[in-house]
Amino acid sequence: MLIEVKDIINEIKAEISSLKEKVPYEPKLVSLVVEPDESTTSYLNSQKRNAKKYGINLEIVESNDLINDLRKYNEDDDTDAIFIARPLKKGYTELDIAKYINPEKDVEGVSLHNIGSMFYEKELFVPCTAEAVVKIIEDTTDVRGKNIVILGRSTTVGKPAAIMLQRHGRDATVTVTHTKTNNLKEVTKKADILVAAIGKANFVDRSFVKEGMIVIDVGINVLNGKIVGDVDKDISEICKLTPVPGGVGSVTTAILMRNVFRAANNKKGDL
Ligand SMILES: NC(=O)C1=CN([C@@H]2O[C@H](COP(=O)(O)OP(=O)(O)OC[C@H]3O[C@@H](n4cnc5c(N)ncnc54)[C@H](OP(=O)(O)O)[C@@H]3O)[C@@H](O)[C@H]2O)C=CC1
Ligand SMILES: Nc1nc(=O)c2c([nH]1)NC[C@@H]1CN(c3ccc(C(=O)N[C@@H](CCC(=O)O)C(=O)O)cc3)C=[N+]21
Repeated sequence: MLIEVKDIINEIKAEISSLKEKVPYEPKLVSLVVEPDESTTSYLNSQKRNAKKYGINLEIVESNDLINDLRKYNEDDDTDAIFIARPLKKGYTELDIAKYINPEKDVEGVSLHNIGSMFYEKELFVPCTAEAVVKIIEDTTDVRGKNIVILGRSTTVGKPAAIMLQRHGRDATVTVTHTKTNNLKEVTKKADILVAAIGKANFVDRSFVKEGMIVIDVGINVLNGKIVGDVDKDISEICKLTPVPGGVGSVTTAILMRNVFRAANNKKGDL
């Protein structure tokens, strides 16, 4: 069975509409791109479509000098929000971004300030995909006490999702797996909820799951020109599965758009 995300997107749309009333201009999002892969291109397409839909002034910048560009847009009063696409080029680390990006414009919640705040259970801006995963799980089932296994430990998905799901008030029991995890399938089959965020097309098949499991497919892979997830669609015959496209990705983009309006509204408060 496929998990529907339209209610979640409608909730996010409603918040954007109320924020739009307080932000009397088209907020500006700068998306810095260093080394676009196919999934980044897919995200930028989604950002373009949604920026037009919600009335956001999106500028996509191919950046050859990331730190200087960050400094420039950090200080540019007309820029309300900054997004830096991963993967990064060699020579740059995610820690560089975390240190240099202005936390008030950090609409993906990757700065030391916002990540640190999330760690202490105060969620300001948090990585949009991690928030999308949490929202979908909370909309699908009661999280408290559930065994959640996350495939992947990246800084924008696996790691933040794990921290957010075990936070007081959500109270899941979280296992994070990666390429060095032993007996992966034994671990995944113990889950009530499985989150796949590894970047390997159709990697998760029936041998990883058991009947009735909730499976959140974060993967965005291009296979023979089509977008597919990390999970084989067939498992929707025995599990509840988020679709790709039309699942986590569409919620992620809506959250990013909402965060742009939040950043503009917060800034207005400074005026
Ligand atoms: N839908 C959306 O909104 C978004 C989708 N994505 C997609 O999600 C996927 C993951 O992206 P991202 O989080 O950036 O991932 P990264 O490529 O940064 O990291 C992949 C993670 O998966 C782990 N991994 C890889 N292979 C295996 C395996 N066989 N078993 C267990 N773990 C494995 C890696 O382990 P190790 O650490 O040991 O290398 C690593 O932690 C990609 O397809 C990406 O396009 C990403 C962001 C948002
Ligand atoms: N710092 C950073 N953060 C990210 O979150 C990030 C990133 N870098 N690099 C690339 C990946 C990939 N990613 C996608 C998010 C949404 C869609 C999305 O909206 N997909 C639509 C389909 C889009 C289409 O049709 O092209 C859907 O799934 O319904 C796609 C891809 C975020 N990423």
